Amino acid sequence: MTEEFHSVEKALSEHLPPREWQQVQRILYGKALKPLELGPKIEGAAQEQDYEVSGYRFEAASEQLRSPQIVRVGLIQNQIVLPTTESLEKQRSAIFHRMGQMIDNAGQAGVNIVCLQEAWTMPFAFCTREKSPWCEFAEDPYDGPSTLFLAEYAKKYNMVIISPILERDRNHGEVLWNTAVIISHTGEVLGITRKNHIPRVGDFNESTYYMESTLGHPVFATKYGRVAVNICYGRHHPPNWMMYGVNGAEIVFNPSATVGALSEPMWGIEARNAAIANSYFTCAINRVGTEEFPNEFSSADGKPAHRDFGHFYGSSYVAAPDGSRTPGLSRVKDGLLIVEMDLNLCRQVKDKWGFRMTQRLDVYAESLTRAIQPDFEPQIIRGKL
Ligand SMILES: NC(=O)NCCC(=O)O
Repeated sequence: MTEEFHSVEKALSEHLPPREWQQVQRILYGKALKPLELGPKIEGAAQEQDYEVSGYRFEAASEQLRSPQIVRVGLIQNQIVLPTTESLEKQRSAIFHRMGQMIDNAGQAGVNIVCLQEAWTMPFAFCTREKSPWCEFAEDPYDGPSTLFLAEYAKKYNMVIISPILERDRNHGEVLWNTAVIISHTGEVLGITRKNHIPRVGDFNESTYYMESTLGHPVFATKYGRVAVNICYGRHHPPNWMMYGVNGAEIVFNPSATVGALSEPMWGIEARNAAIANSYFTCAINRVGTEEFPNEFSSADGKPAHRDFGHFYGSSYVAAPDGSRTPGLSRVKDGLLIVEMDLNLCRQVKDKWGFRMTQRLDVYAESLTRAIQPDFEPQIIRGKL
């Protein structure tokens, strides 16, 4: 039943009278966004290839001394294409083909930065705890098949591509990491960043496969702005978001893979709150569909063994530093969300709200330094009970 529920926005717009819907939108989504006209070619290609495409525009006030810094970002959410029982080669090629179609359309629509979902080259097989065959999807971030594939699109469209993959680290004992590769508009790899927080919840058995990043919170100065990537579960950790802001990010992408039963009520809050708290844009991307695996696995909760993770609910969206946000893409369908944003909004919101000025990093740095000492005692003042 929930699998067929398209989106909160569709349900509200269909069932509320227009005047109420307008007020609900104002309160739930912030400042009304203008639609981005994508034109019949882009919309036609999406329809023909059976995915949703939608476009929105975040505007900023005009300034006297700075020109607008307009950037178009594209978020892609997708299902795996073939069953997980097919050969790895076929599964991967089919996903590459699908991404090629969607990135082509994004390129035609003038997108400057595109971000794919977490571990986009493969099914999200980490629920199974099986090493074979799934670890075979891991690849070198500099010259592995997905980077070589995407580099061509980056060059063709002068586009930065953020490619979250399962990495095989050839310089450090061939260990695995959960990594995002930042491919510059020239097709070269600008750098990599890795997942900082590895889940140990539900069937997200990722700690069986890879460890927490040791790379910190890098921000990449691209042709189109300063970008960072907070991979999936890192969105539950406000200090993780904060550090990308401290390092100067203007857009933070959150490529994810998460399921309805676990996290759906949190989804619309976390990346949006991060945009507000850190005065940058956030782009939350979730995969779609239900992926079934050949062998049963258990969740160690006394319930029957099963073959799937549950439903990945899509709902990708973009949030702005002023708290406004786009509607989400569908919960059930592949989608391309194209958003034009003026990065000048970041500084304008900093000046208005002063969240950076009032942040008190010094106080937290000192308190946290104390909190991690073995002899730390929480600062609790106890009254008579
Ligand atoms: N991929 C991933 O880290 N998922 C964990 C579950 C969640 O964060 O909602």
